[in-house]
Amino acid sequence: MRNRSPRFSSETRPRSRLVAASKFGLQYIKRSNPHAAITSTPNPSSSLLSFFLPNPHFHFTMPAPVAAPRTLYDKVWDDHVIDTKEDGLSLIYIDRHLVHEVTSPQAFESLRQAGRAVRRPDCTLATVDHNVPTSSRKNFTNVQSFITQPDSRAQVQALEENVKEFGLTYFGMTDRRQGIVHVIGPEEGFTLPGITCVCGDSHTSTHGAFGSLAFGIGTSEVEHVLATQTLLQRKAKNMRITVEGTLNEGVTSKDVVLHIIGVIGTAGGTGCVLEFAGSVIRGFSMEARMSMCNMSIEAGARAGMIAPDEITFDYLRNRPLAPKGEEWDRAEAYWRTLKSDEGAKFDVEVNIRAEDIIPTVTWGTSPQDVVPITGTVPDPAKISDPVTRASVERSLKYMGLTPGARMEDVKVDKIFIGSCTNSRIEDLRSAAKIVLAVGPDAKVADGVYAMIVPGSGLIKQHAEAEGLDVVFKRAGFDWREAGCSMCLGMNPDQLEPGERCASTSNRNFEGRQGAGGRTHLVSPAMAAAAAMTGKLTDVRKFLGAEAQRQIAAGPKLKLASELEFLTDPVLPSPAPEHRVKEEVSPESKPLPPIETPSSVEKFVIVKGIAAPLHIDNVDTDMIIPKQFLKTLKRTGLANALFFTLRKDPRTGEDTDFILNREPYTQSKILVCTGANFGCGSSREHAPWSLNDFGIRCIIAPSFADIFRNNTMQNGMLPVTLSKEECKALAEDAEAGLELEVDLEKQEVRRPNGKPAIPFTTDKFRRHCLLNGLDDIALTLQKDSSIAEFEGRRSQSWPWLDGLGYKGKIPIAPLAQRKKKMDW
Ligand SMILES: CC(C)[C@H](C(=O)O)[C@@H](O)C(=O)O
Ligand code: SF4
Repeated sequence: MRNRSPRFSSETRPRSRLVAASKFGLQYIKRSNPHAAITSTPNPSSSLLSFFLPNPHFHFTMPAPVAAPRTLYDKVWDDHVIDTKEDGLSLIYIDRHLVHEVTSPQAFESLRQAGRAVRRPDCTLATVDHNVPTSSRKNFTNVQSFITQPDSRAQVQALEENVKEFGLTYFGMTDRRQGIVHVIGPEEGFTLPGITCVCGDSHTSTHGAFGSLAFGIGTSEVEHVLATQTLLQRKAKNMRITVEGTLNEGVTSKDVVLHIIGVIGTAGGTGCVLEFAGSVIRGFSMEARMSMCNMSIEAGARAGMIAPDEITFDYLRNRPLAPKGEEWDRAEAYWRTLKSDEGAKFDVEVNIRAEDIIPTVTWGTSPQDVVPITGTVPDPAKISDPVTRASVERSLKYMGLTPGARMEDVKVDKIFIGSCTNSRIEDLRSAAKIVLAVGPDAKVADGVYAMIVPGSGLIKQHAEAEGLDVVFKRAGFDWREAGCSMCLGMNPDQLEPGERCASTSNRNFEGRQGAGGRTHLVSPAMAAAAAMTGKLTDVRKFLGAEAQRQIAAGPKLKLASELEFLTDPVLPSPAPEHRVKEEVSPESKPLPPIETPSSVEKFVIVKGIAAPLHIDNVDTDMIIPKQFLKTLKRTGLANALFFTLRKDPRTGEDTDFILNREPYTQSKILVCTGANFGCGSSREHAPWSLNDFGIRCIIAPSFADIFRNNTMQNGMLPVTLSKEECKALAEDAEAGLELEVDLEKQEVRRPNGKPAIPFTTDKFRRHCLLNGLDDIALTLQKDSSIAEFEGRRSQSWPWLDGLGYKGKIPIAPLAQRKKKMDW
């Protein structure tokens, strides 16, 4: 059992905690720290102007803009609403779609089966990142011979075939622009302020650094976006995190975001879009802002945003896919309006004092388990709550740490500098600076293996032009090719069981970097410091006058501009080879019935054995570890479910985990007493594996946003009940008694005549589940509204059409386009 409420050693506990519940159901916040005051204010309501479609279940209203003053999120949201259903569910337009090899194969396969095309290839960009080996590509001839792991190879090859078939722009392994999907989007200027941006990946939040609304989606939603360029979304709450003051020496944006997650917890932002504000954020570079927004997902938020400003515009100007000339001026004028208005209401406000932050490191297996580097490992004996205590004990056992030990005494085996959080040029410069500060003969500590994985091929070339690679290689670092690498180890870069790593990535979950591997999250400078000493180290030891002297005496590095490397001609998306079903335009033929049956299984009543689970923050890495993500199918994942809990890593034998015991091997329902179920990665493989095992309904006190969506896309029902109700149902489950979940009546019926427990579900989702309806079929009913929106969009924001290096892809006038959309 483990509990993931924020926990800290007495010395190191941030002086602010979340305690009270707001009327929005968020666990907030009364702080003892006067500098971390948190307020909770209601969102301004707005009236909806309705119009009705013939079908009673698909009522839409006109977009419902929030009355001024509005937040940045309100503005971007309002600008993308195509329609809003009367219960608040909106169809929003998606400007940018990034695609990678892990979460897209099943989506393309379904498009193929339905005979559907990709609606906006010009707004879609694909690359390979998770599976690619980071070994030298000097002798690369083709994927077939280069990627030796068959399932990794199959995913990369599947994407290569899909981009050809569907006519998508693709940065493959021979393209120097290939890299981590969240690095290449901004690098190319594909990511722009004011856009909506999605990807089948939870760290899509990164792109919010540009003032865009960017969030991760599951594979079913990837398919939805490919087919319709839209998503059905409910507006999230507004949460602002303001960081004011002066940062201490050695503190980077990574330390700031780790500190924030320590303060608000990994569920702190659930149901919210975060806006990062304050003088500290304003002073950050785009790279630093991206690291912050990247980890919004670790704070539980749907997205993180930062208002665009001169720093944003300077970063974007002259990027290959950014608007040029007059169009740039027009775009910039619009972008300048993208900031929260004076007096705009936030549902939740968090204030952080910059002076409270010192270089930060994680000690446990959740990103909220943070401690200043000067701190000690927490002592569970001092924790009164039994669940929290057990949880800390479990983490410490996994991490091999002794309570009270100084963080600075913790020895490391490996260093990983990379990932979509910290693999950009500035990150590499800051790590190199630490190496140089040690002196001309600096070497990685004995017995330590340190790897550097630039975020993209262009960053690698850029760093090489500045001489950073020489600094690293001379000190004994391994200088690799671009990819996700040991952030999650879907390629061969992994930790061995028991190995300890200082890592610049974003997740320290059990087994994340390799089964049994132990991860400490740190900034690039802290990772470099740990590489040089062989222990977690306070980076401030490598700053100061002596460090400056060493750096000045070291090799002269030249500062190069990214623009020198952004010179590849980008062509319009290639012509698709895909055969599309003959469809007739809505003008010439009445629409097919809205209630088009689909392959989604209906959910009406599910009765059966329920398995109890007493774990907080069940993450999707825990539900299904990375090695099972390399599939091209949605099925066959029953054995992968909770794999590391169900299998003994040494013997491979079944453990006594609940789902291995009778009668729970037959479970149809999972009752979790811990909050924030399904947090972390957007992998839809998590609900697929639950479904395959036979579990159709999960009951928990709260769910992570993406996971909740993903379950309902698969005909499964997430039921949110209070902790007490979950505990009561878990007791029934522990007694081996059956529960009955009735979606029609919205109640969970209990055995032995105990009163049923009522629950509520989103009206629209309930209707879809009861009838087995599929979102895409429903959205396609709105084709003419989507096309109209596209027409308005072309007029207002022409820079969003086309991939545009050599002039735009010609976008036909609306009437012709409708025809073209119907292929
Ligand atoms: C593979 C992908 C679904 C996943 C994510 O969503 O985050 C991965 O990038 C991760 O970091 O775990
Ligand atoms: S978090 Fe890691 S695995 Fe996920 S996209 Fe970023 S680099 Fe890749």
